[in-house]
Amino acid sequence: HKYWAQRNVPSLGNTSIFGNMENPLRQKHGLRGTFSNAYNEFKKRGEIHGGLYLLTQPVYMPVDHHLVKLVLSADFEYFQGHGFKVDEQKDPLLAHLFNLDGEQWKSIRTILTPTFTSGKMRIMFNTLFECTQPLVDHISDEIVISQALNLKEILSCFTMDVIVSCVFGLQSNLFKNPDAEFRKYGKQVFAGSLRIKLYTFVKFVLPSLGKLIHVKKLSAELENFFINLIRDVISYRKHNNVERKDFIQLFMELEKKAKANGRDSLTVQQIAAQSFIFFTAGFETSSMTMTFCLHELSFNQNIQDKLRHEIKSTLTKYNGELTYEALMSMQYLDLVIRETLRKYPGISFLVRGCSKDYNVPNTTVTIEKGTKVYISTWAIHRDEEFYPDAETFIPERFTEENSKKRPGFTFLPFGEGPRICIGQRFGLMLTKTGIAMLLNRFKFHPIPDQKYNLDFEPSAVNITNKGTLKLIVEEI
Ligand code: HEM
Repeated sequence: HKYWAQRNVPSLGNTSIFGNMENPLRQKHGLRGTFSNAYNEFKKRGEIHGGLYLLTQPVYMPVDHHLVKLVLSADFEYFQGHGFKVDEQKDPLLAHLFNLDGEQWKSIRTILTPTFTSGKMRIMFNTLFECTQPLVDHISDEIVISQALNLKEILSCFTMDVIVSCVFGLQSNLFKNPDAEFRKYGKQVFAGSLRIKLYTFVKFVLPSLGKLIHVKKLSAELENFFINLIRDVISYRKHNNVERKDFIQLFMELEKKAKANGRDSLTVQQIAAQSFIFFTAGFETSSMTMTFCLHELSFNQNIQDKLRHEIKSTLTKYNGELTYEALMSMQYLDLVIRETLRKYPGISFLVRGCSKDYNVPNTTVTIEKGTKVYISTWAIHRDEEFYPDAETFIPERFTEENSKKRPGFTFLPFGEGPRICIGQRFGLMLTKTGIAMLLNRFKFHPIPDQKYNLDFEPSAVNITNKGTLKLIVEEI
C-alpha cells in the first residue's frame, strides 16, 4: 500500500488488509461504493487523479474530465482494452468483443459495427416490436388479480424475449413459458451465483490469482447450449432458406460477403461468443433501465403525465402505430431515458487496462503497463458540479441547450471512445419501445412503503436494486 505514495500519486488513507475495499464478505456497496467514494474524496481535495488499492492491487483513477477524455479517447492507444485475458480454448464463449484486445478486438469490432447502424435498427424494429404485445397482455391479465406488480421481473421477461428473438432468432415467450431454457441459463449468468461472484472477484480484485488458477465463469452445460443453439439455427436457416430480421441474419450476410470477397468470416464459435455478449451485455442493462425509469416516473407523476402526453400525441400523428420513425421523434422520451441512465448507469464504472507505460500530461506521474484504470460513472453522474441537485430526477438536464453547458465525458452510461457500447442504439431502441408501449396503456404509482432511494446489490457489476421492485399499475 505504498505504491502510489512512492509515485507521487494522491491516495486514500484508511487502507485495511482489503486495501480501499470493504470486507468482501460483508460488503454493503461493493466496487460501486469503493470507486464512488474514491472519486468524491479526490475531487473534494481538488486532485485531478488518484490511486487506490483493491486488496494489494494498485489501480489508477482519473477524476478530472480532461484526463477521463485522454484515457477513453484521445490516448486510446495506451488504454485499448478492458484489461481482461481470455483463453479461447478453455472459455470459448468468453472470447467476445468486450474481452478481446488489440488486433483481435479491432477486427471483430470492424466486422460487427455495420450490424448496429440506424438502418439495421430500423429493419430490426418490427422483430422487437412483436414482443411488446405479450408484455402488455400479460400486465392487463395480471392486474385483474393484483394491481401491485413486480415490474422488475416482468421487464426482465420482456427484455429476454426481445434479445432471444433479435439475437438468437427464436421465440422464448417467457410470459407463457416461464421455465424456458434461456431463463434458466440467464439466471446462471446474472443471478449472482457463487461461481459468478468468485469469477468477478478474481477478475477485478485478484487478477494475479487468475493467472495461477483457472476460474471458469460458465458451466460446460451453458457453453454447449449456446454454441449448439447457434450452430442449429444457422444450419436450419441455410437448409430451409429462411430469412428473418435479426442479428443471426446479419451474421449470415457478413459470412456471404466475406466469402464473395475471399476473406475469412466468423466461425460458429465466434458468432456464438458475440451473440452471448449481446445477450449478457444487453439484457440486464436494458431491463433495469426500464425498471428504474418506471420507478422514477411513479414518484414523479408530473413527468409521467408529460411523457404520456408526448407518446399519445405522437401515436395520433402516426395513425395509432408505433413505428421506428414515431419512436425516434419522441424527444421528451429521449430526455427521460437519458436522465434514467444518468441516475442509474447500467454499469457503475468503466475499466481499462494500460497497455504501455503512460506519462500523465503536465505531471511527473507514469502509469505503468498492466495497471488497471477505473472511472466511476456512478460518481461522475452524481457530481454536483455537472448535475446540481443530483438526486432529483430532472429530464430537462439533457435538452440540447443544457447538455452543451456541461463539459464532455461527464455522461458515460455507454462508455466513450472507440470502446463505447456497440449496442447503444439497440439498447436505446429497446428501452424506449418498452416505456412507450407501457405508458400508452397504463399508469404507474409507487406501492405504499416503497422507498424512493433504492438499495443496490453490492456484488453485482451491473446496477440492480436489491430484491423485487413492485409498482401499482392501473389500466387507462
Ligand atoms: C441500456 C442498455 C445498455 C447499457 C447502459 C450498456 C452499457 C455498456 C457499457 C458501459 C459498456 C462499456 C463501454 C466502455 O468500456 O467504454 C458496454 C460495452 C458493450 N456493450 Fe453495452 N450497454 C447496453 C446495451 C447493450 C446491448 C443491447 C448490446 C448488444 C446487443 C450491448 C453490447 C455491448 C458490447 C458488445 C460491448 C463491448 C464493446 C467493446 O468492448 O468493443 N450493450 N455497454
